[in-house]
Parts: sequence; C-alpha cells; structure tokens
Amino acid sequence: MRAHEAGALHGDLGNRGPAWLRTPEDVNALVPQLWPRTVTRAADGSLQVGGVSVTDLAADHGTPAYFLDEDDLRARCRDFAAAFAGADVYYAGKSFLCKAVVRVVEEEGLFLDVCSGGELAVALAAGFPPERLGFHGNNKSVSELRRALEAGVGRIIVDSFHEIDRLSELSRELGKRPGVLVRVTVGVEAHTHEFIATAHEDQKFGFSLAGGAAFAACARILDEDVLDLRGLHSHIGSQIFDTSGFEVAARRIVELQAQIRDARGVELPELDLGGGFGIAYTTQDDPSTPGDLAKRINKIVESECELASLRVPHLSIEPGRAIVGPAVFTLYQVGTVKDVDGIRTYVSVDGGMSDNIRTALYDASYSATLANRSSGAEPMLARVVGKHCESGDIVVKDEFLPSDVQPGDLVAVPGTGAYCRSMASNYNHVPRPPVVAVRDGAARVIVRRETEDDLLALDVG
Ligand SMILES: Cc1ncc(COP(=O)(O)O)c(C=O)c1O
Ligand SMILES: N[C@@H](CCCC[NH3+])C(=O)O
Repeated sequence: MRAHEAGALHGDLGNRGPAWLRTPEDVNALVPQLWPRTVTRAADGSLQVGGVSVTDLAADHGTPAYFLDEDDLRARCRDFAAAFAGADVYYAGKSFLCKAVVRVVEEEGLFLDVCSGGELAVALAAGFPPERLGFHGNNKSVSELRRALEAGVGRIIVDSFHEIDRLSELSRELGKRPGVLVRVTVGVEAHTHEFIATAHEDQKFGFSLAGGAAFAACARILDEDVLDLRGLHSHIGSQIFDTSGFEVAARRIVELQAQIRDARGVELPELDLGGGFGIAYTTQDDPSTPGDLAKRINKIVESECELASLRVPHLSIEPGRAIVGPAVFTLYQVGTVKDVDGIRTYVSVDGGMSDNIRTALYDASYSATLANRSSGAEPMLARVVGKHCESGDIVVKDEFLPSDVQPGDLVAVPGTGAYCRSMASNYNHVPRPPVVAVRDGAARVIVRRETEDDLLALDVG
C-alpha cells in the first residue's frame, strides 16, 4: 500500500504516515529481516557490520557510502545454490555488479547473468568463466553479440526476430554455434510495480506466447540450425512475493515445450524461470526463503512436465535482488532536520535520489535507523530526504527515528544492495558513493567514490 493511499493520520504524533507503520516499542531495535546478518548494535549503541563500527567506517570512507556485508552476500549465494541444487543459479548482475562481486559469485559456484556490453566487460575483466555467463537484452547490438560470441558466452537469451537474424549471421561468420534460450512472454500480470513487471503482453521483452511469436521463434531457430536451441526462458518481473505468478509462468512455458515436442519432435533440455524474488524493505515484507521457493518451483515444473509427458528440463533461475539487496546498507550523515509545522519532519541526508532512485521511480518503501548511537528519545515519524534539487528526492518516505536526531548523526538505510548503486546517477553533479565490503573486522573499498575530477574528466568542452 502506498502512503498517500493509506492516508492515515498518526494521532499520537500528528504526522502523516502509512496505516501499517506502527510506533516502535524500541526505536533502536533492528528488525532482523531488514539487515545484513552481521549487523548488530554495539555496546555504545552504534551499528557495526562485520565487526566494524559504522562510526569508524564513516570516518575512514566518508558518507554517503554503501557497505556490503560480505559474509551475508556469500551466505545468500550459498543458500540459493543449496536450495536449487541441480539447477543453475545465475546471479543477475544488473542488480549490482563490480569485479569483487563477480569473484564472490564465481567462488560460490553461481552462474552470472549480464545484459549489456558493459556488464559483460566487468564479468570478463574479473575472469568469470564465459561458459557460465548468460547474456540478456531486448536490443543487443551487433558489436555486443560479436563480443559475446568471441568470448564464448554460455547462453544467449534471444529476445526478437531481428536478434535471431543478427546472431545467426554473426555465428556463421565466426563459425560458432552458441547455446540460446528463447525469452517467452507468458502473459502473467505479476503483482509488483508496473515498471518492473515483465511478462504481461504489452511490453518490450520477449516473444509472445499467446500470439504465437514464441513458437515461431523456436521454429525459425530449429529450421536454420545455426544456433543451438537449448530451451525457453521466462522472467515475470521483480520484487515478487506471490509465487503463483511463477507457477502460471511454469505451466504455460511447459505447455509450449510440449507444443514444440509435438510439432518438431524436439524436447528442449533446459528451462530458465528468471529472477524476481522479493526481499524485505520494511516490516511489511515477508519474503520466502530460497528453500521454500525451490520447493514450490521444482514441484510445479515436475508436475507440469509429468502432465505433458516431458522429461523435466534442466532448470535455471536468475535472482539478483534476493542475493545482493539485503547484504548492503547505505550510510548517510544528517545535515538538517526541519519540522514543517504539523505536517512532517524532514531529515536531510548527504545523498539522495542519485544513490537511490527507487523511491522516486517506483514509489518504493525503505526503512532507516539512527546508526551512530542509540537514543532514549521518543520515536518521531520522519521523512528522510536527499540533497538534490527536486522535491521528489526522497530516500525513505516514512520512518520512525528518535526525536533527538540531529545534524552530524548517521542514518543507515538497509536493503540497498540491489538497483541502488547500479542505477545511481550524477544528478546535480553529485559524485556517486563508494561500495565498501566489510568482513571479519576489515573493510575494503571495492568501488571507489567518484570524485569531482572524475566528473570533470568527462567534460571535455
Ligand atoms: C531477465 C531478468 N532476469 C533476472 C532479473 C533479476 O531480477 P531480480 O533482481 O528481481 O531477481 C531481471 C530483472 O528484473 C531480469 O530482467
Ligand atoms: N530496477 C528495478 C528492477 C528491474 C530489474 C531488471 N529487470 C528495481 O529497482 O526494482
């Protein structure tokens, strides 16, 4: 539910907030599902991650900054790999990609999904085995496809007839026979924000199942026999909690597998059901564990295959957010606190929509906590905003912070590992924050802070 829909007034505080948001009994308490697993409040009240206090991290690395709990990230990779044992788990690099994360993904035995020449370049620069890469995109350029073929990318997920033609021509030219999946639009209305739903009919991704394009794409690939058609792919959207969407997708896509078998005598050996598994951004979100997801997804694929008398294909999934999202928090410093009489208290921090566009773009909800100390002050409903020239520059729409929050305090926002640094911008020429990995009492910068010199270096006029 969105704050403006809820329209509830918190009588005790006279502030406007969503109906679900309750005054916390202890404003210093950390809600476990929101935080990376090594985050705790130390005896002095400050947060610590990987055994390092955020006050030290802020002193050493500045704010705003993204802090990655490396143990948490690795544990999430392992949880998915163990739950989906026997399947290929592709980490969706669009959620956040840098060489250090590529190495973690490789060390933890995952595959990697990239969706642009740039992401491919990061993966290759980090030495990721190309055969474990999947290459996505609805408009891959000829040069991106050429690079993917030359590098030996394991799977190319084709998304249009133009791409099939382009890739076939390049494959002939280079003497390659790449493994491909056909991305199918299964016609599912995923329960998520409209901008991040990807399997309803009216949108740019994939080949329509209902309209027959998906079957025609497979038929064309099989007829031409230049590309090695390994299977079908479906991705229904992102930040999804209700697994019924995956079930409908699996059912429809298995029906298409059966149709291809009946018409062409070919049982496609692979099936990729994409990513999109939701994470907790607030106390309202209750995500499934990888184990639960695996159980439900395997069950539906197996039962649908049995119904269609198909062998169960080799399964892949592509989680991004669910792996990196909860492993990171953003640390900001408070610059001003403004009580707009009787309406709202605005806590301004030193970042904003340039390091987290999701609130403005998707009306996303986040949580926050005072990070450099605990406080005995009464909870106060606040809006955490950034420093940009835009009134929609909101980081956390509604959150209870201690009422003595003041300039110089640190505020931490959890759940910012996915689609925050990767979608960051230089709006207002604000340099993008660093990403710092913390583990076993030590912090290391894995993406350095951008500088004004970096920005000016591009300005060659
Ligand atoms: C094809 C594909 N796979 C995987 C993902 C990863 O999604 P998420 O980060 O929600 O798991 C996306 C993004 O929505 C996607 O478009
Ligand atoms: N960028 C989106 C998700 C889209 C993922 C890619 N298809 C988000 O922040 O939630």
